[in-house]
Amino acid sequence: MKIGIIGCGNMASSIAHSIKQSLEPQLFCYDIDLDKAHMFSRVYGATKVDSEMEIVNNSNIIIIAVKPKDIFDVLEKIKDGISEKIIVSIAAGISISKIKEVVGGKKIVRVMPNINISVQKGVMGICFSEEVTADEKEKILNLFKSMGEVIATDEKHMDAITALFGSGPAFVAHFIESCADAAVKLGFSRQESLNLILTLFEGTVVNMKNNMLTTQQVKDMVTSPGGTTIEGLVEFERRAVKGAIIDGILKAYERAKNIL
Ligand SMILES: NC(=O)C1=CN([C@@H]2O[C@H](COP(=O)(O)OP(=O)(O)OC[C@H]3O[C@@H](n4cnc5c(N)ncnc54)[C@H](O)[C@@H]3O)[C@@H](O)[C@H]2O)C=CC1
Ligand SMILES: O=C(O)[C@@H]1CCC=N1
Repeated sequence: MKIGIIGCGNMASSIAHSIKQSLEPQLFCYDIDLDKAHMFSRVYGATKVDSEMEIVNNSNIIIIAVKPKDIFDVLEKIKDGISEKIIVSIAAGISISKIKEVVGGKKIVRVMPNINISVQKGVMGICFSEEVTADEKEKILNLFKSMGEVIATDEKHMDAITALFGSGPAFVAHFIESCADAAVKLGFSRQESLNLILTLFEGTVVNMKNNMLTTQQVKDMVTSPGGTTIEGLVEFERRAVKGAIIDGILKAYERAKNIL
Protein backbone atom coordinates (compact mmCIF):
# COMPACT_ATOMS: atom_id res chain seq x y z
CA MET A 1 0.00 0.00 0.00
CA LYS A 2 1.46 3.38 -1.01
CA ILE A 3 0.25 6.12 1.32
CA GLY A 4 1.15 9.78 0.83
CA ILE A 5 0.73 12.31 3.61
CA ILE A 6 0.47 16.05 2.95
CA GLY A 7 1.08 18.01 6.18
CA CYS A 8 3.40 16.43 8.76
CA GLY A 9 1.91 17.80 11.99
CA ASN A 10 0.26 16.28 15.06
CA MET A 11 -2.37 14.15 13.35
CA ALA A 12 -0.10 12.99 10.56
CA SER A 13 2.33 11.79 13.23
CA SER A 14 -0.42 9.93 15.10
CA ILE A 15 -1.56 8.30 11.86
CA ALA A 16 1.97 7.31 10.80
CA HIS A 17 2.81 5.98 14.26
CA SER A 18 -0.34 3.87 14.25
CA ILE A 19 0.05 2.54 10.69
CA LYS A 20 3.64 1.52 11.38
CA GLN A 21 2.53 -0.65 14.32
CA SER A 22 0.28 -2.95 12.33
CA LEU A 23 0.88 -2.53 8.59
CA GLU A 24 3.88 -2.22 6.34
CA PRO A 25 2.93 0.66 4.07
CA GLN A 26 5.25 2.60 1.85
CA LEU A 27 4.94 6.11 3.23
CA PHE A 28 5.59 9.37 1.39
CA CYS A 29 5.45 12.76 3.07
CA TYR A 30 5.43 16.45 2.23
CA ASP A 31 5.15 19.59 4.36
CA ILE A 32 5.70 23.22 3.40
CA ASP A 33 7.74 23.39 6.59
CA LEU A 34 10.86 21.51 5.46
CA ASP A 35 12.08 20.82 9.00
CA LYS A 36 8.77 19.13 9.87
CA ALA A 37 8.89 16.99 6.72
CA HIS A 38 12.50 16.05 7.45
CA MET A 39 11.76 15.07 11.05
CA PHE A 40 8.65 13.11 10.00
CA SER A 41 10.56 11.18 7.35
CA ARG A 42 13.28 10.27 9.86
CA VAL A 43 10.90 9.21 12.65
CA TYR A 44 8.47 7.21 10.48
CA GLY A 45 10.75 6.03 7.69
CA ALA A 46 8.73 7.97 5.11
CA THR A 47 10.17 9.11 1.80
CA LYS A 48 10.23 12.91 1.79
CA VAL A 49 9.20 14.47 -1.52
CA ASP A 50 9.36 18.06 -2.72
CA SER A 51 5.77 18.96 -3.60
CA GLU A 52 2.13 18.11 -3.06
CA MET A 53 1.93 16.78 -6.63
CA GLU A 54 4.84 14.40 -6.03
CA ILE A 55 2.83 12.88 -3.19
CA VAL A 56 -0.03 12.26 -5.60
CA ASN A 57 2.26 10.78 -8.24
CA ASN A 58 3.82 8.33 -5.77
CA SER A 59 0.77 7.17 -3.77
CA ASN A 60 -2.58 5.42 -4.18
CA ILE A 61 -4.03 6.86 -1.01
CA ILE A 62 -3.38 10.53 -0.27
CA ILE A 63 -4.03 11.71 3.28
CA ILE A 64 -4.37 15.48 3.57
CA ALA A 65 -3.51 16.46 7.14
CA VAL A 66 -3.31 20.26 6.98
CA LYS A 67 -5.46 22.75 8.90
CA PRO A 68 -8.94 23.40 7.44
CA LYS A 69 -7.88 26.87 6.23
CA ASP A 70 -5.03 25.34 4.19
CA ILE A 71 -6.82 22.42 2.57
CA PHE A 72 -8.18 24.29 -0.47
CA ASP A 73 -4.69 25.47 -1.34
CA VAL A 74 -3.51 21.86 -1.30
CA LEU A 75 -6.51 20.66 -3.32
CA GLU A 76 -5.87 23.33 -6.00
CA LYS A 77 -2.30 22.10 -6.33
CA ILE A 78 -3.16 18.39 -6.68
CA LYS A 79 -6.50 18.42 -8.49
CA ASP A 80 -5.09 17.70 -11.95
CA GLY A 81 -3.20 14.58 -10.81
CA ILE A 82 -5.83 12.85 -8.69
CA SER A 83 -7.62 10.86 -11.40
CA GLU A 84 -8.71 7.53 -9.76
CA LYS A 85 -6.63 7.96 -6.60
CA ILE A 86 -8.24 8.15 -3.18
CA ILE A 87 -8.14 11.44 -1.31
CA VAL A 88 -8.55 11.21 2.46
CA SER A 89 -9.29 14.47 4.29
CA ILE A 90 -9.13 14.65 8.07
CA ALA A 91 -9.92 18.37 8.20
CA ALA A 92 -12.54 19.36 10.77
CA GLY A 93 -15.69 20.87 9.34
CA ILE A 94 -14.78 20.49 5.64
CA SER A 95 -17.50 18.60 3.79
CA ILE A 96 -17.04 16.26 0.84
CA SER A 97 -19.08 18.65 -1.30
CA LYS A 98 -16.70 21.54 -0.43
CA ILE A 99 -13.77 19.36 -1.50
CA LYS A 100 -15.58 18.43 -4.72
CA GLU A 101 -16.05 22.12 -5.52
CA VAL A 102 -12.28 22.19 -6.11
CA VAL A 103 -11.39 18.71 -7.38
CA GLY A 104 -14.68 17.60 -8.99
CA GLY A 105 -16.25 14.15 -8.73
CA LYS A 106 -13.26 12.28 -7.35
CA LYS A 107 -12.91 9.44 -4.82
CA ILE A 108 -13.01 11.29 -1.51
CA VAL A 109 -12.97 9.93 2.00
CA ARG A 110 -13.64 12.14 5.00
CA VAL A 111 -12.25 10.85 8.28
CA MET A 112 -12.42 12.40 11.73
CA PRO A 113 -9.80 10.66 13.87
CA ASN A 114 -8.38 11.58 17.23
CA ILE A 115 -4.85 11.53 18.63
CA ASN A 116 -5.52 8.25 20.45
CA ILE A 117 -5.02 6.43 17.17
CA SER A 118 -1.30 6.55 17.97
CA VAL A 119 -1.99 3.85 20.60
CA GLN A 120 -4.61 2.05 18.46
CA LYS A 121 -7.38 3.39 20.72
CA GLY A 122 -8.84 6.02 18.42
CA VAL A 123 -12.53 6.61 17.85
CA MET A 124 -13.05 7.71 14.26
CA GLY A 125 -15.90 8.78 12.05
CA ILE A 126 -15.61 7.95 8.37
CA CYS A 127 -17.74 8.65 5.28
CA PHE A 128 -17.22 8.31 1.55
CA SER A 129 -18.12 10.10 -1.65
CA GLU A 130 -20.29 8.05 -4.01
CA GLU A 131 -17.31 7.56 -6.36
CA VAL A 132 -15.51 5.27 -3.90
CA THR A 133 -16.14 1.61 -4.79
CA ALA A 134 -17.13 -1.10 -2.30
CA ASP A 135 -13.64 -2.68 -2.52
CA GLU A 136 -11.97 0.66 -1.93
CA LYS A 137 -14.26 1.37 1.03
CA GLU A 138 -13.26 -1.95 2.58
CA LYS A 139 -9.57 -1.19 2.05
CA ILE A 140 -9.88 2.24 3.69
CA LEU A 141 -12.02 0.90 6.53
CA ASN A 142 -9.42 -1.79 7.24
CA LEU A 143 -6.66 0.82 7.22
CA PHE A 144 -8.42 2.95 9.83
CA LYS A 145 -9.69 -0.04 11.83
CA SER A 146 -6.03 -0.81 12.52
CA MET A 147 -6.01 2.49 14.47
CA GLY A 148 -9.05 1.95 16.71
CA GLU A 149 -12.81 1.96 16.58
CA VAL A 150 -14.37 3.17 13.33
CA ILE A 151 -17.88 4.61 12.99
CA ALA A 152 -18.81 4.33 9.30
CA THR A 153 -21.50 6.96 9.13
CA ASP A 154 -23.59 9.38 7.15
CA GLU A 155 -21.70 12.65 6.67
CA LYS A 156 -24.31 14.58 8.66
CA HIS A 157 -22.88 13.05 11.86
CA MET A 158 -19.27 14.10 11.22
CA ASP A 159 -19.46 17.43 13.07
CA ALA A 160 -20.82 15.69 16.17
CA ILE A 161 -18.05 13.09 15.92
CA THR A 162 -15.55 15.94 15.63
CA ALA A 163 -16.83 17.57 18.84
CA LEU A 164 -17.11 14.33 20.81
CA PHE A 165 -14.14 12.28 19.65
CA GLY A 166 -11.83 14.55 17.63
CA SER A 167 -11.72 17.15 20.38
CA GLY A 168 -12.45 14.58 23.09
CA PRO A 169 -8.86 13.84 24.18
CA ALA A 170 -8.37 17.53 25.05
CA PHE A 171 -11.60 17.57 27.07
CA VAL A 172 -10.60 14.42 28.94
CA ALA A 173 -7.13 15.89 29.54
CA HIS A 174 -8.80 19.00 30.97
CA PHE A 175 -10.69 16.89 33.51
CA ILE A 176 -7.58 14.87 34.35
CA GLU A 177 -5.69 18.14 34.87
CA SER A 178 -8.41 19.44 37.21
CA CYS A 179 -8.12 16.30 39.35
CA ALA A 180 -4.31 16.51 39.31
CA ASP A 181 -4.52 20.17 40.42
CA ALA A 182 -6.71 19.09 43.33
CA ALA A 183 -4.13 16.46 44.25
CA VAL A 184 -1.36 19.09 44.21
CA LYS A 185 -3.56 21.35 46.37
CA LEU A 186 -3.88 18.41 48.80
CA GLY A 187 -0.09 18.04 49.04
CA PHE A 188 0.92 15.48 46.40
CA SER A 189 3.76 16.36 44.03
CA ARG A 190 2.80 17.31 40.47
CA GLN A 191 4.33 14.18 38.93
CA GLU A 192 2.88 11.85 41.57
CA SER A 193 -0.52 13.53 41.13
CA LEU A 194 -0.58 13.02 37.39
CA ASN A 195 0.44 9.36 37.62
CA LEU A 196 -2.11 8.61 40.32
CA ILE A 197 -4.94 10.41 38.53
CA LEU A 198 -4.13 8.59 35.28
CA THR A 199 -4.40 5.29 37.17
CA LEU A 200 -7.70 6.48 38.65
CA PHE A 201 -9.11 7.14 35.17
CA GLU A 202 -7.68 3.96 33.67
CA GLY A 203 -8.90 1.84 36.59
CA THR A 204 -12.39 3.28 36.43
CA VAL A 205 -12.64 2.68 32.67
CA VAL A 206 -11.31 -0.90 32.88
CA ASN A 207 -13.58 -1.68 35.84
CA MET A 208 -16.63 -0.31 34.01
CA LYS A 209 -15.81 -2.22 30.83
CA ASN A 210 -14.85 -5.54 32.44
CA ASN A 211 -17.80 -5.57 34.84
CA MET A 212 -20.25 -3.84 32.48
CA LEU A 213 -20.99 -1.15 35.05
CA THR A 214 -23.11 1.88 34.27
CA THR A 215 -22.06 5.31 35.53
CA GLN A 216 -24.96 5.19 38.00
CA GLN A 217 -23.81 1.80 39.34
CA VAL A 218 -20.29 3.14 39.89
CA LYS A 219 -21.67 6.18 41.70
CA ASP A 220 -23.96 4.03 43.88
CA MET A 221 -21.11 1.65 44.76
CA VAL A 222 -18.85 4.53 45.80
CA THR A 223 -21.26 6.94 47.48
CA SER A 224 -21.90 6.09 51.14
CA PRO A 225 -24.91 7.74 52.80
CA GLY A 226 -23.68 10.86 54.57
CA GLY A 227 -20.12 10.09 53.43
CA THR A 228 -17.41 11.92 51.53
CA THR A 229 -18.36 11.21 47.91
CA ILE A 230 -21.84 12.72 48.16
CA GLU A 231 -20.26 15.96 49.38
CA GLY A 232 -18.20 16.14 46.18
CA LEU A 233 -21.05 15.12 43.89
CA VAL A 234 -23.44 17.67 45.42
CA GLU A 235 -20.85 20.41 44.87
CA PHE A 236 -20.40 19.34 41.23
CA GLU A 237 -24.17 19.53 40.78
CA ARG A 238 -24.35 22.91 42.51
CA ARG A 239 -21.69 24.23 40.12
CA ALA A 240 -23.46 22.60 37.13
CA VAL A 241 -20.29 20.78 36.06
CA LYS A 242 -22.22 18.31 33.91
CA GLY A 243 -24.09 21.13 32.13
CA ALA A 244 -20.80 22.96 31.54
CA ILE A 245 -19.24 19.85 29.98
CA ILE A 246 -22.26 19.27 27.74
CA ASP A 247 -22.27 22.95 26.71
CA GLY A 248 -18.54 22.78 25.93
CA ILE A 249 -19.06 19.83 23.60
CA LEU A 250 -22.01 21.61 21.94
CA LYS A 251 -19.81 24.70 21.39
CA ALA A 252 -17.22 22.49 19.70
CA TYR A 253 -20.01 21.04 17.53
CA GLU A 254 -21.20 24.53 16.49
CA ARG A 255 -17.62 25.47 15.62
CA ALA A 256 -17.21 22.31 13.51
CA LYS A 257 -20.34 23.35 11.57
CA ASN A 258 -18.90 26.83 10.94
CA ILE A 259 -15.17 26.27 10.78
CA LEU A 260 -14.48 28.56 7.81
N1 LIG B 1 -5.02 17.64 16.23
C1 LIG B 1 -6.07 16.86 16.40
O1 LIG B 1 -6.31 16.29 17.49
C2 LIG B 1 -6.99 16.61 15.27
C3 LIG B 1 -6.88 17.30 14.09
N2 LIG B 1 -7.72 17.04 13.03
C4 LIG B 1 -7.56 17.74 11.78
O2 LIG B 1 -6.29 17.38 11.28
C5 LIG B 1 -5.76 18.45 10.50
C6 LIG B 1 -4.32 18.70 10.92
O3 LIG B 1 -4.32 19.11 12.27
P1 LIG B 1 -2.98 19.06 13.13
O4 LIG B 1 -2.20 17.87 12.77
O5 LIG B 1 -3.39 19.27 14.53
O6 LIG B 1 -2.25 20.38 12.56
P2 LIG B 1 -0.70 20.74 12.57
O7 LIG B 1 -0.63 22.21 12.53
O8 LIG B 1 0.00 20.01 13.67
O9 LIG B 1 -0.19 20.14 11.18
C7 LIG B 1 -0.52 20.71 9.94
C8 LIG B 1 0.71 20.67 9.07
O10 LIG B 1 0.36 21.06 7.75
C9 LIG B 1 1.44 21.77 7.19
N3 LIG B 1 0.97 22.50 6.01
C10 LIG B 1 0.23 23.63 5.93
N4 LIG B 1 -0.02 23.94 4.65
C11 LIG B 1 0.56 22.97 3.89
C12 LIG B 1 0.65 22.72 2.49
N5 LIG B 1 0.11 23.54 1.58
N6 LIG B 1 1.33 21.62 2.07
C13 LIG B 1 1.89 20.79 2.97
N7 LIG B 1 1.85 20.98 4.31
C14 LIG B 1 1.19 22.05 4.76
C15 LIG B 1 1.94 22.62 8.34
O11 LIG B 1 3.28 23.08 8.12
C16 LIG B 1 1.83 21.62 9.50
O12 LIG B 1 3.03 20.90 9.70
C17 LIG B 1 -6.68 19.64 10.70
O13 LIG B 1 -7.43 19.83 9.55
C18 LIG B 1 -7.56 19.25 11.88
O14 LIG B 1 -8.86 19.77 11.73
C19 LIG B 1 -8.65 16.05 13.10
C20 LIG B 1 -8.81 15.33 14.24
C21 LIG B 1 -8.04 15.57 15.43
O1 LIG C 1 -9.47 21.61 17.37
C1 LIG C 1 -9.61 21.28 16.20
O2 LIG C 1 -10.10 22.07 15.37
C2 LIG C 1 -9.21 19.90 15.74
C3 LIG C 1 -10.37 19.13 15.20
C4 LIG C 1 -10.66 18.06 16.20
C5 LIG C 1 -9.56 18.14 17.12
N1 LIG C 1 -8.75 19.11 16.83
